[in-house]
Amino acid sequence: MSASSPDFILEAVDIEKSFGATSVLRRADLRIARGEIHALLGGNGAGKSTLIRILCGLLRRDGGTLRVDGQEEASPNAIAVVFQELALLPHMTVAENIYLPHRHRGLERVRAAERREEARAALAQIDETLAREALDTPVAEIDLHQRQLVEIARALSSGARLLLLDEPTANLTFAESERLFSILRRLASRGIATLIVSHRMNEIRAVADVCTILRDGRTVVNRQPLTELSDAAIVEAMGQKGAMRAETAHAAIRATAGTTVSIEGPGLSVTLPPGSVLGLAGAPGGPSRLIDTLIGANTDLHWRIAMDGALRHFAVPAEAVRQGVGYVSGDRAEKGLLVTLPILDNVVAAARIAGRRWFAGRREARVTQDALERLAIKAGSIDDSPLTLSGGTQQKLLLARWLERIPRLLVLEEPTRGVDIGTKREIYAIIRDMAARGAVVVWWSTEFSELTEICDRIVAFDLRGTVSGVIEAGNISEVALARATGMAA
Ligand SMILES: Nc1ncnc2c1ncn2[C@@H]1O[C@H](COP(=O)(O)OP(=O)(O)OP(=O)(O)O)[C@@H](O)[C@H]1O
Repeated sequence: MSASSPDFILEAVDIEKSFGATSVLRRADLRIARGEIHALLGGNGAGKSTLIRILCGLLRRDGGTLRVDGQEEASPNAIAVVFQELALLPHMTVAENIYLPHRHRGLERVRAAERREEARAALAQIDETLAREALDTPVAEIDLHQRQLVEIARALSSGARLLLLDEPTANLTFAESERLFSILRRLASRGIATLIVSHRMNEIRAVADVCTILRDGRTVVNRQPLTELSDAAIVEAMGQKGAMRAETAHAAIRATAGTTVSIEGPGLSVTLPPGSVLGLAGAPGGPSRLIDTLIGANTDLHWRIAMDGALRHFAVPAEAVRQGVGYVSGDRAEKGLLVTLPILDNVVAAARIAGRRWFAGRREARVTQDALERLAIKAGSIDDSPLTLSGGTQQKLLLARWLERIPRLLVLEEPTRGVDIGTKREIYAIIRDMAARGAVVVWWSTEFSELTEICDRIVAFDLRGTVSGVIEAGNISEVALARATGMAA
């Protein structure tokens, strides 16, 4: 064990943690220097979130030492975590949300005007416009990216010197991610360190200086500069050797059987033969309205959908499922996971709706086991809660729902959110296989590299949510997408 050094804001050494019989962290190490941006990497289930929860005191470690500023008993405000599911009170104002933690420090008698001024100053360090214009706005009325900035401001106003960000860009557009990174860099230059978890290699390289890689709960790469590691070396350290991007572009899939889907609406008229993979690119406004129509989640007549030439209008999502429309969302907490039901019910949910079956059948256990095996989902038992799975594994569970009976139209909304590089490749292969067997796939992603790899045609939406172009196979590139969506840096 090395001696503690004052240059480190955080030193976690030999951290151990088990849940019951499952050992999740096995002597994991992590050292973070002052003012650095440090990437914590590892495959789904490697133990990253567990380690973060230990660092910020949400979870008790079973063994190991933790020093903050060289001290074992550190001030609890030195480290602040910003989770994906943000912890703000929507009906309170931005300012109130920022000064809320000060109540814990016994400052409740400080005058409201002073508290508001403190909150303004903290937010202005991050975003002057937001501090000027949104301080008295209820949090429910600002967008997700702005909420994240409010959380960071709250951390800074409590005196945090290390921010822990668990997949902070999962719900952000490209431009918003870039803004967040420039804020983190600015904070780093003032000595505030960030630990960032991300599965997106491009952005790790864009923002982080050094990385630590976990594999099966152990530190396999300890504080190494990213410039010294190739993508292949990182992927190999994570234990996902086969996960590098294929060199050759994928050929358009021609399925012999299946349904032809047509989509028509303002600025767009496309016919998708069986096996097509249509990408949707752009800020959420435009794609989500089309997706909601495809899956029966909105009843406006903005878009017209036809299957094999017959116009379809799905009044409710269950109707879309019965007509052969599958849907996987990356927003698993809100739009996918049945958190109060066991893994089995999560897997067979779509088949039950399609077959109007409400009671568990004996073959469902077998179907569930098969799906888990096919997707290499490591679960204790099919009767466990899906919440015992790591984030990326929960995402695979949503896809498992559509394996048994391939949908005629599969609608994907950021389906690889939070999924590690190796698992992404598996998901791509499964989706291509579904396309080859006749499914039409419509895929929205904010990750342009993913769209360019998978799709044979892409519809771009601009920042106002209107269709700005259709990019055909030969012309698909990340630059073309950035231009067409207005999301270039
Ligand atoms: N409360 C719990 N009970 C049982 N097992 C758990 C619990 N919380 C986490 N685990 C297990 O611990 C392991 C590590 O999970 P963790 O969420 O830390 O991984 P991760 O590296 O953050 O993964 P991801 O990239 O998917 O978010 C997983 O196998 C998970 O199933």
